[in-house]
Amino acid sequence: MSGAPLHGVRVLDLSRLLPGPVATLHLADLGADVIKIEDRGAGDYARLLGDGPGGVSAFYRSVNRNKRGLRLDLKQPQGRAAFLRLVATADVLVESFRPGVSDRLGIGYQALRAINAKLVYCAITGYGQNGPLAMAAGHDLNYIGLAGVLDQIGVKGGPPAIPNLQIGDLLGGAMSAVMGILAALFDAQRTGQGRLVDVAMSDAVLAHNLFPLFALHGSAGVAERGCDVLTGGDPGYGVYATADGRYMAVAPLEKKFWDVFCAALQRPDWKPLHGARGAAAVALRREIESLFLSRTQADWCAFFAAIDCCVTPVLGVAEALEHAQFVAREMVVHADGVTQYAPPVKLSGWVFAVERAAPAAGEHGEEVLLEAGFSADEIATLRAASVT
Ligand SMILES: CC(C)(COP(=O)(O)OP(=O)(O)OC[C@H]1O[C@@H](n2cnc3c(N)ncnc32)[C@H](O)[C@@H]1OP(=O)(O)O)[C@@H](O)C(=O)NCCC(=O)NCCSC(=O)C(=O)O
Repeated sequence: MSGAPLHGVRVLDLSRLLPGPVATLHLADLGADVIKIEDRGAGDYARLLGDGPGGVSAFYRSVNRNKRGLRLDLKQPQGRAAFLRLVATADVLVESFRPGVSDRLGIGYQALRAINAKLVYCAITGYGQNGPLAMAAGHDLNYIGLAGVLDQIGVKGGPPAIPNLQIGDLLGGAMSAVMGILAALFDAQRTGQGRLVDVAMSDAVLAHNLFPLFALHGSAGVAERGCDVLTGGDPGYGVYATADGRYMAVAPLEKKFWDVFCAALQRPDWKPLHGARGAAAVALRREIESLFLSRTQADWCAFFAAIDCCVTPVLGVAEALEHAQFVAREMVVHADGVTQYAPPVKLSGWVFAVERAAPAAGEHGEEVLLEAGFSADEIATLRAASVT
């Protein structure tokens, strides 16, 4: 990958499911040499078998592109020994086991640090390495529920709504892991010392639950679900149905955009209602609702196309990929037989590419071990013992 910013960074990836593999996807896309290490049993490759070409799911193919694959049974002493040799060649290790699992395997941070002081060791968990829930199993819904985030999602009077985007796993877990890893890598270059990066998905979502957290100490307190300015309490920030059963995202939040919105709709009487609350907000919302129901989504898109007041369509997934904006940003990538998406950042001097299809489990085992200095005989011995 020419100009890839993480070229030369080697990552050993023991992580599974979603958060860790997406964190290492970002590192791999940015040019790091990510080696996905699966156990001999139901690794991600086997777990995520599915609907794509060759039976491997589009999910597995997208999330593991640009990585290499190695199988290693870490429960066998030879497997652990081989892994420790690889650690000596690595810059970063990512795992997403419960606390204590890697120590039981003999590959915990302290053990690896003794081999490679510069190693950045990132452990992604639901609740972190300490605290009463540290050992508990969990998924995204548990993390956002516990952190006070889920309680705020949904409409007034309704139950908490499950977001379709895994806020804890991806924005909390994967992105925080990337942040911690890059910070520790930067520091390791200066000091020669790596760090343990302890990412708890529940911490990460709690830390970003900013509006409710700030409101907690304000005079008004935390708003009821669906009633805060950005959760449905402000008619100038809401989702409105259209004549064809679609929706528009209407967000002229600031006064200047609200004024443009009102002028475009020829409703000067709405102008003084900017930021309306209570009964005035309810009445205004009803008026906006009935206005938006008078035209189709396509009509409203055409109407607002040249008006700069933060009104856009609510699109389906497939429609979003075809929207001129994302086409212009080259966010859609067709590779390895599936539709994929580009990384969330673009850096000058680097053009993202899918250089490698996602590996089959262990696909690059021999290549990776040879590079790390294993002889052909050693690799044959590991194979014979079903370690790799
Ligand atoms: C997801 C989990 C609940 C799954 O729990 P478990 O299936 O019980 O896995 P554990 O992590 O506890 O243990 C992993 C076991 O695999 C073994 N193991 C792992 N790698 C290897 C290799 N290479 N060789 C041999 N054995 C291995 C390891 O020794 C452990 O076995 P033993 O030593 O014998 O125990 C947990 O991993 C976890 O809490 N992880 C952190 C948070 C997380 O990732 N949450 C899911 C987010 S994704 C999500 O929300 C979603 O997809 O939905």
